[in-house]
Amino acid sequence: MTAADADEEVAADLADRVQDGELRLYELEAHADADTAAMARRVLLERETDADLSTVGDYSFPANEATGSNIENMTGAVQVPVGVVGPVHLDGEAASEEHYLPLATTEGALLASVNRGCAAIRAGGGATARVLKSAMTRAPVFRVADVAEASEVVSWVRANEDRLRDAAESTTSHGELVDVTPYVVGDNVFLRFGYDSKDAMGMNMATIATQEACEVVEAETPASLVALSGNLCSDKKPAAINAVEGRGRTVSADVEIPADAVGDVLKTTPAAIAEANTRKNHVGSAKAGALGFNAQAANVVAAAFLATGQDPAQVVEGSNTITTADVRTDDEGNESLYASVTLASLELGTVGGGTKLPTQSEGLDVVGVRGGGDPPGTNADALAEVVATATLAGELSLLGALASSHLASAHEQLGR
Ligand SMILES: CC(C)(COP(=O)([O-])OP(=O)([O-])OC[C@H]1O[C@@H](n2cnc3c(N)ncnc32)[C@H](O)[C@@H]1OP(=O)([O-])[O-])[C@@H](O)C(=O)NCCC(=O)NCCSC(=O)C[C@@](C)(O)CC(=O)[O-]
Ligand SMILES: NC(=O)C1=CN([C@@H]2O[C@H](COP(=O)(O)OP(=O)(O)OC[C@H]3O[C@@H](n4cnc5c(N)ncnc54)[C@H](OP(=O)(O)O)[C@@H]3O)[C@@H](O)[C@H]2O)C=CC1
Repeated sequence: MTAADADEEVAADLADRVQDGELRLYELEAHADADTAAMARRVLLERETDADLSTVGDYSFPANEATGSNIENMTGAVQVPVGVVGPVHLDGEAASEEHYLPLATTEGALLASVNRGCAAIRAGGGATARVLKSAMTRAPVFRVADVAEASEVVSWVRANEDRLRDAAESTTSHGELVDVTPYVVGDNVFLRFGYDSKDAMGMNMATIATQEACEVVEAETPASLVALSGNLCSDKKPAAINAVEGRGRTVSADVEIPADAVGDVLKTTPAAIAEANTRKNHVGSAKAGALGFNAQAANVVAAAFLATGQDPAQVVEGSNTITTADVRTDDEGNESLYASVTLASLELGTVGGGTKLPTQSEGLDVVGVRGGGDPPGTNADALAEVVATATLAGELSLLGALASSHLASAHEQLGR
C-alpha cells in the first residue's frame, strides 16, 4: 500500500464523518488503512482551507511505515531537496577512509560550501575524527522535604547505583547505564542518568530505562518524582551542561591543510582564516553569550539529520560546537592551516526513530552505516565521525568565504 492505493470514496466518507463531529481527526486509522486515512485528512483540509495537498499526498512509501512510530494525524510527506557532499576523506576510529554524506536543505550555497570544504580536507590528506564520549542523558527531578533530605537521597543514590543500573538495564538489551550524577537545588534533587545507547540515539531507550530506575528511587527514599525530564538532561534546549559535559556523542575532527591548498581551494590564506575564526567564532560568540563557538555547525548537523532520519529538534545540541583554526609552520618554514571542530553533544543513531523510514535509511546507506554496527555502537560512531568531518568542511569553507568576502556573492549566485 502507498498513497496511490488510497480509497478515495472511503476517504471522502471519513472526511464527512469528521466534519459531522462523529470522528476525531486522529481516529481515522481505526476505520481505514493508513494511506486512506492520510487522504481523508487531506480531503478535509482542502475543504476547509485554500490548500491543494496533491504534492504532499504524492509520497512513495507505505504510510503505515511512518504511522507506526513516527507520526500521528498523517496527511502525507514533506519533500526536502537532498544532495550529497564528499567524498569525505577521514581517518576515523569507526569510519573507514572515504564516505559520501547526504545533506537535505533548502539553503542554496550550503552544499557547495561544504563540498568545497571536503575538497580542502582532501587537499590536506584527509581529516582525523574521534568519538570522545558517548552518553545519552535523561535527568528526572524529584521533590524532597529540604536540603537535609536531599543530601540523604544523594547518598543513597551514590551507594546504590548498581540497583539503579539493574532496574534501568532490565528495560533494554542494548543500553548500558554509564553513570548517574546527582544535582541538588534546595528541595529539588535531579539525577542525570547517562546511557551508552550503542547505535540508537537513545532518547526513548533512556527515558523508558530511567522511568524504571525512578521507581526504585521512590520506593527506597523519601524522594517523590515530579517530572521524568527535569530539563537537566537537557533535551532540545540550549543548555551549557550539554556543551560542557556532553550529550549523545562528543566528537572531534581536525585537519592540517598546506597554505597553497588553502589558497587554491578556499581562495584565502591560513592567517586570514585563523583571524576570522578568532574574531568571529571566539570573540564574537563570547560577546554574544553563545554556547557554540562556531560559524555554521547547525547547518551541517540539521541537513545531515534530515537526510538520515535523526530528530531534527536536536540540532539545538548539535550547535554546541567549538571551531579552532591556527597557522602552523614546519621546520622548513612551510605554512599550513590547522583547524578542528569539537561537537560536544551530537545526538544521532543508525537504528530507531526516523532512521528506519525509506528515504532516511537510503541516506544511511549512502554513508554505509544503516542499522546496527558490529560491535553495537560502531555504526553510530562512524556516522558521528562523518558528520563531524562534514561540519569541519563547512567551517573551513564559510571562514574562507568570509575571509575573502565571498559570502554575499555566493548567496546571490546560488541562494536566489
Ligand atoms: C559558493 C562557494 C563554494 C564558491 O567557492 P569557489 O571557491 O568560488 O568555488 P570554485 O568554483 O573555485 O570551486 C571550489 C570547490 O568548491 C566546490 N564547489 C564550488 N561550487 C560548487 C557547486 N555549485 N556545487 C558543489 N560544489 C561546489 C567544489 O568542491 C569545488 O572544487 P572542485 O570540485 O571544482 O575541485 C564559496 O563561495 C562558499 O563556500 N561560500 C560560503 C557559502 C556558505 O558557506 N553558505 C552557508 C552559510 S550561510 C549561513 O547560513 C550561515 C551564516 C553565514 O549565517 C552563519 C554565520 O553567521 O556565520
Ligand atoms: N522519549 C522521549 O522523551 C524522547 C523521544 N525522542 C524520540 O526518540 C526516538 C529515538 O529513540 P531511540 O531510543 O533511539 O529509538 P527507538 O525508540 O526506536 O529504540 C531503538 C531500539 O532499537 C533497539 N536496537 C536494535 N539494535 C540496536 C543497536 N545496535 N543499538 C542500539 N539499539 C538497538 C534497541 O532496543 P532495546 O532497547 O530493546 O535493546 C533500542 O532501544 C526518536 O524518534 C526521537 O524523536 C526524542 C526526544 C525525547
